[in-house]
Amino acid sequence: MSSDTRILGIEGTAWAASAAVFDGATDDVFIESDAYEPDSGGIHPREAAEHMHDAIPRVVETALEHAHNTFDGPADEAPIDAVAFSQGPGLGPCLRIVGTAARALSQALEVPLVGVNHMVAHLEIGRHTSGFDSPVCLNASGANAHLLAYRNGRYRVLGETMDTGVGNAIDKFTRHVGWTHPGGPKVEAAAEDGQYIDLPYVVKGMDFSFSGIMSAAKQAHDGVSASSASGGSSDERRESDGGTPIEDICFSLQENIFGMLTEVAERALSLTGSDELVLGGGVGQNARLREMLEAMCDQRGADFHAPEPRFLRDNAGMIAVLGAKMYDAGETLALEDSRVDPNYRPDQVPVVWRTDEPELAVGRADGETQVRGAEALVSLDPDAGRVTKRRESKTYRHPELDERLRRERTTLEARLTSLARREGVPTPVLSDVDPLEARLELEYVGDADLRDALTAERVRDVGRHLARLHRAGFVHGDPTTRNVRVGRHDGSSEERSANSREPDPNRTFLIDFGLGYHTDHVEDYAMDVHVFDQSLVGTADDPEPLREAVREGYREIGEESVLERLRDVEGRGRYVDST
Ligand SMILES: C[C@@H](O)[C@H](NC(=O)OP(=O)(O)OC[C@H]1O[C@@H](n2cnc3c(N)ncnc32)[C@H](O)[C@@H]1O)C(=O)O
Ligand SMILES: Nc1ncnc2c1ncn2[C@@H]1O[C@H](COP(=O)(O)OP(=O)(O)OP(=O)(O)O)[C@@H](O)[C@H]1O
Ligand SMILES: [Fe+2]
Repeated sequence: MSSDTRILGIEGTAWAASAAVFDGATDDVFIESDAYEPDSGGIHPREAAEHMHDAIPRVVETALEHAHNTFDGPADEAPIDAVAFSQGPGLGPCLRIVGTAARALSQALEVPLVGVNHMVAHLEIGRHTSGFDSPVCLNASGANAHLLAYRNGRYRVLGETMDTGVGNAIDKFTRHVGWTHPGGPKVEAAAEDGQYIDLPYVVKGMDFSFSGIMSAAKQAHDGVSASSASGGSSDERRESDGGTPIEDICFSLQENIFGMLTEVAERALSLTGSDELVLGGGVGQNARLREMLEAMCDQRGADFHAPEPRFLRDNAGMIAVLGAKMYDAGETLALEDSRVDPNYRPDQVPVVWRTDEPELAVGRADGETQVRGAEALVSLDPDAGRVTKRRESKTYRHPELDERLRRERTTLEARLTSLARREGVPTPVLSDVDPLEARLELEYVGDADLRDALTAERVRDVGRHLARLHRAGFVHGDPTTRNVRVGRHDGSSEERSANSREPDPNRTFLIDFGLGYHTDHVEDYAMDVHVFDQSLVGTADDPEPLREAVREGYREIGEESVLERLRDVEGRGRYVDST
């Protein structure tokens, strides 16, 4: 869709005081920005707000001048159709200054206001510049990190950080070693001379967390002598007794953190059936992250797009571009609804500007004998009742990390698949394991993936299964609607005759235990249910009754305290400020 709409956008959620003019007729985006650069430490909300106070009027004036200069309409008409502004998420004091400026400008020019969600803008700019129809989006910014996909009128959060945003995690590390804000580019530069060291790697379904790896990185650094913590510019490798060179830490941080982001992006592609990925957010300026995402997409035959850097870091261009789409769809704001929201979630936004576009088609064709999951190539032989699963080497991952993950996960999958079965949870019988080749041979189970056969009754059954695993002291780690098989098909004929009754068509089997682990933490159990929840949100049109059904099933067997903790978990991963 193209239009002649002209929008002035204003951005100022944290560090970038920015104004832009988008011209729908020419697709031209003019951006004027003024960055806040803290003298020391991270972003101070009060200082950032002072910066907005000074800089917003200046950048708006420059943008407005550009709007006048490029306007060929009547002299008594406003040179733009509307003023769009970042309504959230972001730092409250900064957002309020932006809101006030936007309201004043819309009143002075007598044009409407459009309130834009900053995170949706990070996503939409990539969709706009790529021309992709329905991509999965990885937002890798300072205060956030999440995967979004469009479904049924909303951008659904398929996965997100369980603690800090990815940029903030990196910035906290660089602050710890005494480097100035922002740390991302400095880590990227230092990583060029680094070698791989082992650091934690944590993904849970499509969620992930950075706290473990960041504290390990700080500890590794603290083993380094004080003289070596001076900066990232020196060429000599700085090492002391038992210490780790900062270059190696930076290199490995990038390999693991971006490896995690790339892995969850691949999971999201696999789960939604999409073959398009766009990147958004300031960390997207990192060349290694882009390289990994590109390699991952190449390997699975998907298309990848990253907007140019001026559209990745915070900027008002993306606010103006999305503002135009919203304006064209009639999404303007009354003054009384123009309040800013520091915790504005992307999935709160009704996506009214995309009604004509197709939703993702999912499902496996009948008779297919090879399936590409997010991790593995799976060869299916339903007639022989057998499946061969091989975790492929990922070209985007560092070879050491790649080997470690494939071996560990294969071993775990074998062990936990059998253990679950002993706990009364239907799983495929294992006939062979080869950890070195990352290969498993399993019984073929079910007639369909739960994703393609969702009912409340089946989902309730999964709730019971998860509770059984948790009661036995371990988690599945990746319970998605693609990791549950449904139906009668059960290769183990001995068991069938032993039970001497027809298998239940609603029977559900859990597969793919590679991300599972032993734990007695309520938090881990709650996360397990949360991961399943998010996959329901990503694959069902009306997820609410299904989410309720999981809880009902869980309650029959599991502990109420897990469901209580789940409510806590759901409240997290929200906007965390950068101080
Ligand atoms: C809510 C909003 O205020 C916030 N914006 C934000 O965080 O600014 P953004 O421009 O998207 O990202 C800034 C982050 O991006 C990181 N960054 C910049 N260049 C980088 C690079 N080359 N490698 C890694 N990180 C980089 C910085 O270290 C910083 O943490 C957000 O979108 O989460
Ligand atoms: N034992 C099995 N019986 C029947 N189908 C299976 C079996 N194992 C796997 N499949 C099919 O293959 C698909 C991918 O398998 P699996 O989830 O184990 O691979 P993966 O690469 O780990 O996938 P992902 O990481 O995307 O969940 C499943 O969604 C399912 O359709
Ligand atoms: Fe941002």
